[in-house]
Amino acid sequence: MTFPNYGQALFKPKKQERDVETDFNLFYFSDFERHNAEIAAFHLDRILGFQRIPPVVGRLINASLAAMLPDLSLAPRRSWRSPWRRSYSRSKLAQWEKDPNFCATVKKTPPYNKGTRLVDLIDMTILDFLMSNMDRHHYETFEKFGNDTYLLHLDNGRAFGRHSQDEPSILAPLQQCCRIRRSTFLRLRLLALPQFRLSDVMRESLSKDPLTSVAPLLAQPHLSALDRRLHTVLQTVHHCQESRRLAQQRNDVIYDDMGGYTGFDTTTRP
Ligand SMILES: Nc1ncnc2c1ncn2[C@@H]1O[C@H](COP(=O)(O)OP(=O)(O)OP(=O)(O)O)[C@@H](O)[C@H]1O
Ligand SMILES: [Mn+2]
Repeated sequence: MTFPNYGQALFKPKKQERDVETDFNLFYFSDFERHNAEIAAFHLDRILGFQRIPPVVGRLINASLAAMLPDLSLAPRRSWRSPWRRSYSRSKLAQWEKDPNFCATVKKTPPYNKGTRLVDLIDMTILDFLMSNMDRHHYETFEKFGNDTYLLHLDNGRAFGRHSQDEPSILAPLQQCCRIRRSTFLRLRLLALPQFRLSDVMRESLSKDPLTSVAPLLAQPHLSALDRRLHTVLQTVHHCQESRRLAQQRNDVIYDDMGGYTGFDTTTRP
């Protein structure tokens, strides 16, 4: 959408009511894009401390407007295929679904073999699991920064489709690689405490969107699902640490991106 002052925004209209749940039998690729999912994803990404989704706001026309990134001629972007992308065929499994050691291969493959790319991808996985987004076949980065950069979490319209069920396969990168940024882990633990409960922080954050005056951006069952899924993420990290400990393997589950900062206790009690 282009405005009279030449500003632009990415518009997604409202296509379904907020209390509609995606039919379990629907092939995920045919799911609707949801305007409230784009808004809620932006708030969740901020609450998780990632800040990797361009601002998205609701408007009284019942749609989401995403701040437009700089034009591609000014800031070219690179699109990357996710190693954990889903097979787009009902009968064929993807490599990561067949090979339990899939992550060992990814860890050796550029750009995942260096820097923070793998833990960045796992951050994105956690965001997607919490909001149950199965539509992350690709992600983008700004070309200018090469491989040493963050991932843009664009296109969240298929998130928040189901609240009564979780989709464990979205967490496969965390489960298979057993690695998580320490900053992410600490943030998740904070959001599991009663005084900072993720669903409460999300409700409060979303109440600042203009569309809240029409209806809450996320219905309560979707908010409750966030708390349940957060618990699953923390359990997954806990299992990773336990299995490393039992196998007496090097415990490299927590990727310390905080320079050994000791302000917090780093045990993994979920
Ligand atoms: N905030 C943004 N600013 C600029 N470009 C964007 C922004 N968000 C997404 N895009 C670009 O626009 C393209 C389409 O966006 P998006 O995927 O959200 O729409 P869509 O209708 O879901 O399309 P698709 O069916 O291809 O997934 C993306 O591939 C991305 O490169
Ligand atoms: Mn899309």
